[in-house]
Amino acid sequence: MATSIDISDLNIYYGDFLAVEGVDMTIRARSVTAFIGPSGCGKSTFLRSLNRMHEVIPGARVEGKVVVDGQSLYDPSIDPVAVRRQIGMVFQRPNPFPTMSIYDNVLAGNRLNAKRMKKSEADDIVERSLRGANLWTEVKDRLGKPGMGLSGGQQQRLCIARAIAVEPQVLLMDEPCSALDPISTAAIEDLIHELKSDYTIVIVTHNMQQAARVSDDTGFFNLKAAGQPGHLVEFNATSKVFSNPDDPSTEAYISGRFG
Ligand SMILES: Nc1ncnc2c1ncn2[C@@H]1O[C@H](COP(=O)(O)OP(=O)(O)OP(=O)(O)O)[C@@H](O)[C@H]1O
Repeated sequence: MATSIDISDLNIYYGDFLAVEGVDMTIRARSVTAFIGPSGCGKSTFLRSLNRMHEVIPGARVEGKVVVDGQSLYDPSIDPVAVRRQIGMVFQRPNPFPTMSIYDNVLAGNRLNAKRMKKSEADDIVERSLRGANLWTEVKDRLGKPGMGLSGGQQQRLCIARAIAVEPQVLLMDEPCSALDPISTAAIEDLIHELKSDYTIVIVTHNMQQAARVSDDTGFFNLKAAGQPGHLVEFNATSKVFSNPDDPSTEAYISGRFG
């Protein structure tokens, strides 16, 4: 199910503004890839270009190629809605649907797909997804209660359950722990570790220790100068990036000398 992503010569624009320039990278299947770099260097923009979420902003566009499972995502024949189903996303702030129960939150994506489901099939998806997100035992006795009644960390795991309920190939996570306390953060990090046996995971994080803990590969993005586009400085195994990076600016960033 999981798949690699090949990105070549990708330029990402907001109108006339070139936000990210010339990215080449291969994201490996069944691995965790982290993007790090100073604020404004284009990590989130790049992440959103991987499931065609970038273009929902008026005037936003890309040049170059993103190939998933042999399919070029930006080919005119490709339906962006189908891409977003195949490549799910988890955001910085947990965003369960406030009026829906835990049960209905998990199924929200499946129901958008407009397939009618038997109750037993829906029950199975809810249990499998909540187990997959390490939330089942905490919520199994209150599935009919509102998702908003959960703690922040539980809400984020509910959002991960919702994302995996549609059986995507890739999970994109944009600073998924930045609104969480250390215990909830540890729970999400453990979960990321477990999920990578089934999914290709890409995570943006400001937390260097988190990148070092959870990822197999790390991409360091930077700006050449203020107002210049962001670019990928270095993409390597995480162990190398954090012990013996190729580029002096990577070393400076991870040792806290800028950013
Ligand atoms: N909706 C938008 N319209 C125009 N420009 C935008 C938009 N969103 C982001 N940008 C610009 O694109 C550049 C990259 O922003 P992006 O949010 O991707 O960086 P980032 O590395 O994720 O930053 P942070 O770490 O602060 O979240 C910045 O110059 C930003 O101002």
